[in-house]
Amino acid sequence: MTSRNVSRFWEWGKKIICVGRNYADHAKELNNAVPTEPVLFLKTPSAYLTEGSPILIPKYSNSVHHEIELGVVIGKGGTAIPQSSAMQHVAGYALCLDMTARDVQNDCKSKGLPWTLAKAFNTSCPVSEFIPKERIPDPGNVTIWLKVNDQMRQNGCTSQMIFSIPFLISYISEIITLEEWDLILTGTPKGVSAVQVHDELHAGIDDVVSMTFTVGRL
Ligand SMILES: O=C([O-])CC(=O)C(=O)O
Ligand SMILES: [Mg+2]
Repeated sequence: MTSRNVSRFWEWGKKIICVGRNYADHAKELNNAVPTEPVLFLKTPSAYLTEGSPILIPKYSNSVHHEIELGVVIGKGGTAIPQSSAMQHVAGYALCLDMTARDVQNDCKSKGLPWTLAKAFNTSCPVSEFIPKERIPDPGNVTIWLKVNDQMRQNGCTSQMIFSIPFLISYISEIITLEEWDLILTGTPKGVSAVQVHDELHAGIDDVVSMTFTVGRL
């Protein structure tokens, strides 16, 4: 760990590695097969957004969906990290939104193109404050929830993940070396839906953390 303050991980972070279809109920609601290996894609650090600034729907999309996810902040880098020591590489967590231009993603899927425009646009990764590891003793068994304008839309338990956090750290680090401050988004449970300009998104992890974002348009 360097002397930089991990509580501002989004300022130093290099990679945002996202896992897709890690909850069977969400894979099914979008008519996707339940995966037998993790589905990975990337966002860039320019996607980070912290509370106080609005999520901006890009000009090229008419259907940006919320996806509430548990984020894992890496504290110690490594390559081919064994599952048995994977949790030693975790500094803590953040509640995250994987904002997704669903119309663009559907178009990319039908053309066999990558998801970058759908997933990595500016403001597509709103994050909560940093949550030190000690505050979530069992990250494989917490509830993540999201309300839009006070209506509950997503409410899932991380115990429903198909691939566990230690497995994901090990799997990803075989392919992509993990570095301090990298963030792993672990996938979303069911209930995704489109947001509208002026919506208020309020989300939390049990009683550990909550965050609020509003929606605007570019
Ligand atoms: O776009 C998708 O549905 C894949 C994904 O990110 C997720 O499952 O969290
Ligand atoms: Mg996602």
